[in-house]
Order: sequence, then C-alpha cells, then structure tokens
Amino acid sequence: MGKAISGAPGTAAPAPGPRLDSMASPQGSALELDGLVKRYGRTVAVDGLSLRAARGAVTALLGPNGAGKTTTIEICEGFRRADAGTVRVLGLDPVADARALKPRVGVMPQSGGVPGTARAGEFLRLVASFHTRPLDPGALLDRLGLAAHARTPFRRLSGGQQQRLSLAVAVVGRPELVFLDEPTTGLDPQARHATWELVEGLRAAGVSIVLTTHHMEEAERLADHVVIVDHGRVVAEGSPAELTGAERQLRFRARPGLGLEELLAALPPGSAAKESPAGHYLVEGEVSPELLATVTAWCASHGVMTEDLRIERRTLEDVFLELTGRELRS
Ligand SMILES: Nc1ncnc2c1ncn2[C@@H]1O[C@H](COP(=O)(O)OP(=O)(O)OP(=O)(O)O)[C@@H](O)[C@H]1O
Repeated sequence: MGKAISGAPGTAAPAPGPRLDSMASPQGSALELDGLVKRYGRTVAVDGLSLRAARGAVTALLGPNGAGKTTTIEICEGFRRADAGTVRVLGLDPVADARALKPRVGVMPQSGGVPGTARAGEFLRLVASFHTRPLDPGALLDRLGLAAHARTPFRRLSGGQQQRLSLAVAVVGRPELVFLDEPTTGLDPQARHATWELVEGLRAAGVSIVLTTHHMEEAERLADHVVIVDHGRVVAEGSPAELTGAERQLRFRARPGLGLEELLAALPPGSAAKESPAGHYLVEGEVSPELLATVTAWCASHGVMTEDLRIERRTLEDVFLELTGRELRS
C-alpha cells in the first residue's frame, strides 16, 4: 500500500488528487472466497472453492475450459449468487453492498458489456464521466490501439477490438480492484502485449487485479499469485516460481523411438525419461553437468543427433499435467 494511483496507465501527467489507499481499508484481502459452491442443475461448476487475493497484486485463476473460473468471477462481481460459501470483495458483500462497490471495482466480462450501437470513444467518455477521477479516455484508447476506432460503433469493432474496449471500460474509473475474465483470449500478439502492459501498469499503480486465463504464459508473466482451478476446485496455488519449483529438466528432439530404458539405465538413480510426443524427449531428475554429459555421450554412442537440446524450468503447463493428468489447453 502507499502507492498513488496517479501513475496509472493512460494518464499523461499525474493529476494531484486522492491517493488510492485513502479510499481503501489498508487491512484485509482484495478478495476472500470461502467454500464457494455453485451448481447449474446437476453440473457442479464451483465445488467448495476458497482463495485469497492480496491487495495491490495480480491474482490469476488458471484452469482449462469449464473449470469454473467465469462462474467464480461472476459471483465475485455480484452477477450470480453462490449456493454456498462466502464472498468478500474489498471486505464487502458483492450483492448486498453492490452500490458501495460499484465505483471501486472494475469489471471486464468475457464478452460484451457495451451496447452495440455505442461509439467506442463516446461510450468510454460517458463511463469516465460517472467517476470522480477517471483516467483520460483518449489516452486509454490510444494505449490500447483503439484511437483510430473512437467513432466506430461497438458492434462494428472486431472481436479483439471489442475486448480491448471492454478492458478500457473496466479500468477508466481508476478502480481499486479489477476483474478481468480471459482478457487476452483471441487477441493477436500485439494486442495481447498491449493488454499485458496495461495490467502491469495498473499493478504498479497499486490496483488489485483478479484475472482468469487458460494461457499459462499469461499467468507466468503477470501473476504474483496463481490459483490453479480444475473441476471447480483449487488444485494448487502459489507464486509462479513456487508452483514450478527450482527443478530443471532437459529436453531434446531426436528421431522417434529411441531406447529410453537403455538411456535411463545410464542416468543417475532417481532420473526419469520419456518420449512425448514422438521425437520429443524429456529427462527429469537433478540436472547436473554429469547428467548432461551422460545424455550427450549416450546419444553420441548410439549415433543419435539431437536438436533443440535445452535445460529449462518446469512450466505451469507441466504442473497442471502432473496434478490432473491432463493438458491445460485441452
Ligand atoms: N449458465 C449456465 N448454465 C448451465 N451450466 C453452466 C452455465 N455456465 C457455466 N456452466 C457450466 O459450468 C461449468 C463451469 O463453467 P465456467 O464457464 O464457469 O468455466 P470456465 O473455467 O470459465 O470455462 P471457460 O474457460 O470455458 O470460460 C461448465 O461445465 C459449464 O458448462
């Protein structure tokens, strides 16, 4: 705490004004969920989910399609009611205290949120006018690559442009907390980077951000705290570094069908080796100079030419696969 919002993205010159933390209670989490349950008929979308999102941090809910991320976020936004459990958003109840929360919380839904006929620039200025100390709408459009589309009605914007306008609408009021539901899904790399930079700027200005994603790169790049969700439950959480651990792994590509049992016999005890998919090899264990030398010597003695030999950290994708036996992107 203690950071002024005046450095928030989209503002050319920091305006003197109230500090962000003057509006927020310094104690407590931005978001607290305990034992959240939500059913749609027989489908249990959220199944006893508990989490804390710290103030001033980026918290990412990472999980595959159907994991319950959107349902969870919509409950936090006050759009849906949980069947069981408790939700505190900035210490308040998202339904009972909706009026008090509205000016303090920015919401970017997965789709829409803007009337189809509204022109991008006019709508953003209108939303800005509801807030006491908004960001400059023109600068925000520019920052998100939408300046040339300020006069375009929402329904005539491309999907990616609509998404970026929804993001602008969510943050223009300088909220204390922003919910972003899959903010970069479907965006091209340039728009994705512009979105990431905006999120990083918000965080630097002390804004609390809770986002959902099924892109592990997004979670790894942006999040201070990652909550991995599957089947409506938290399966693991921590910082990206905590989740992926210190271990390294060795990967290489070579012709398919190498005799891995023979390679394994040459490796130090406790090592593992697998081929998945065909021609892609992974060696796990304590990656030491000796292990590297053993693998390359074994390859040389078997006439195996390796490509892309590299030593790398585990990714969140690997963590998810280990925890659930499935791929995040499936
Ligand atoms: N309005 C609804 N009515 C019935 N079932 C729903 C509804 N909304 C979501 N579900 C179901 O609840 C489960 C969780 O969906 P949810 O959209 O919350 O997951 P998600 O993790 O956000 O997935 P995605 O990444 O695809 O958006 C899924 O099985 C989904 O089919």
